[in-house]
Amino acid sequence: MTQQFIDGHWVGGEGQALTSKNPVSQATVWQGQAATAEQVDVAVKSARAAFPRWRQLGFAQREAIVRRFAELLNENKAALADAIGLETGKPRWEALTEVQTMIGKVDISVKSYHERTGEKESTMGDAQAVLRHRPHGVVAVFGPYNFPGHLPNGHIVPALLAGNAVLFKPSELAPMVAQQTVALWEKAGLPAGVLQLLQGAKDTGVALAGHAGIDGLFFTGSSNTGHYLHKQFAGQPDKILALEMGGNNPLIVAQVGNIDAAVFQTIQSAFISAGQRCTCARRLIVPRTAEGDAFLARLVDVAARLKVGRWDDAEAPFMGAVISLAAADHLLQAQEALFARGAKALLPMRRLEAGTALLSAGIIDVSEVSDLSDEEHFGPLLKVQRYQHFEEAIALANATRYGLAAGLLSDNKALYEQFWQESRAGIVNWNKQLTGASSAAPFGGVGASGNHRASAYYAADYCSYPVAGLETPELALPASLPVGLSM
Ligand SMILES: NC(=O)C1=CN([C@@H]2O[C@H](COP(=O)(O)OP(=O)(O)OC[C@H]3O[C@@H](n4cnc5c(N)ncnc54)[C@H](O)[C@@H]3O)[C@@H](O)[C@H]2O)C=CC1
Ligand SMILES: O=C(O)CCC(=O)N[C@@H](CCC(=O)O)C(=O)O
Repeated sequence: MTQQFIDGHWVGGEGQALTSKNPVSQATVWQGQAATAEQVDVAVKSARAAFPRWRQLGFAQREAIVRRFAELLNENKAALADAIGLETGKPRWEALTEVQTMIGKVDISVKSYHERTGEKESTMGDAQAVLRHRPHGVVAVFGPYNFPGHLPNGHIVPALLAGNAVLFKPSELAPMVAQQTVALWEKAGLPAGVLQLLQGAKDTGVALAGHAGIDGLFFTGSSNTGHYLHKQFAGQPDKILALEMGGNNPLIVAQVGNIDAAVFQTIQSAFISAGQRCTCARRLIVPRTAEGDAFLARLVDVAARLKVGRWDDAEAPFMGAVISLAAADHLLQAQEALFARGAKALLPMRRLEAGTALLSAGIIDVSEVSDLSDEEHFGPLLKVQRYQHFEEAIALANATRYGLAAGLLSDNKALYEQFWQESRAGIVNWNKQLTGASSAAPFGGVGASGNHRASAYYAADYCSYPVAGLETPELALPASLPVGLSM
């Protein structure tokens, strides 16, 4: 069994058994064993040894290898998309867009490396003021399951370009995608030890995050895990921690003329990827008016007809299954708990086939739930909150500890200006879906959604540190000496 990539070799894990299953058929797609703390230790030491050579190689040579990886992704697009579809249940069309986004990440990261962390020089008196950036050293990357290729890639590509050695701990729910991706990195010619793959669940993550030999950790995942890591890193100001976490994202509807357009943007916000995007709209804030009723009726009508299916169905579905039976059970239980506390079903989320993680789109009105918990339900469940006045809508939107994405659907520009001023989120959209954030823009949230280390275009910022200097080749006395100093 060769699922770990340690020190340039594919080796078996020596820890707990790990299995990854297709979320619909429940067929095993990957089997292996987790990396133990001892294997993590070997990998960290190997990365430490590899780091100085990788840093000294220079940007141009690192860029050439990263660009070769992009070529290999392109050549293996169909195979990697199939792995994503098979392992996560994501429809093939969407898995292909994920691989395309991974390819696009390379150009964007090269541009951002130069723009955000490039070199600058200016004359300062008889010397040159210089600004350069240096890599941190050895960094860990933890990935989530919802974009098992693209999201870890969003940390790995800029980290490698900047000259770091990387230890990648993928989601235990998508080990096959990680393995195939790292095999392409190996083929691209990365020197041994520069990128290592440590498969495993929480125990492997704990061992890696707590290892004294790492200089930082770049995390994309749930807010709970991110908060846990933040506590674990407390008191270590020498280490860099970048946290991209979840959200409880609000989408307000106010004064819309084109109801179908508003319904389209809402569907794209709430149900794309079966609701498994951190940017998905979780709460839909709708006026208590006849216009609000008409909008909701149309939304329910369209959502009820969304095609849900297997990743490789000949007639492509809009959305696939959620990641696992456990995730589907959890979502259905969460919906039941909300019904028990007064939520009303507008379109109840249902399991479409027994024994599978295929869920239909759900829309429930939670306006009368008194102590609505501020929880991210990571699936196709949209909660509706009705409001009387726009101020109330903004207050509802901001009533969350998270702050990832927020949006307004409205024809009224003044309302948007007010919303933009008062909303608290790292992504604020007007008449556009909340999902599908651009890799060419910074990506991150405030509050419980992140720790002010935005990713995507700004990922370069956390992959290196600035070094400012004053330099001159000539060691000479200044033209005039300071007052009180004679030589
Ligand atoms: N803001 C963002 O950019 C994004 C955030 N997410 C969030 O990710 C979540 C879904 O992904 P999941 O895979 O469920 O996240 P998760 O937090 O369960 O897992 C993420 C990674 O952390 C590891 N891990 C879990 N517990 C750990 C611990 N105690 N110590 C060390 N490592 C640990 C996991 O094995 C995995 O590799 C959602 O909450 C979603 O909102 C997902 C995509 C993007
Ligand atoms: O990371 C990037 O390059 C851009 C941000 C991005 O891809 N966002 C996607 C994924 C959201 C998620 O991670 O769940 C989006 O906004 O749809």
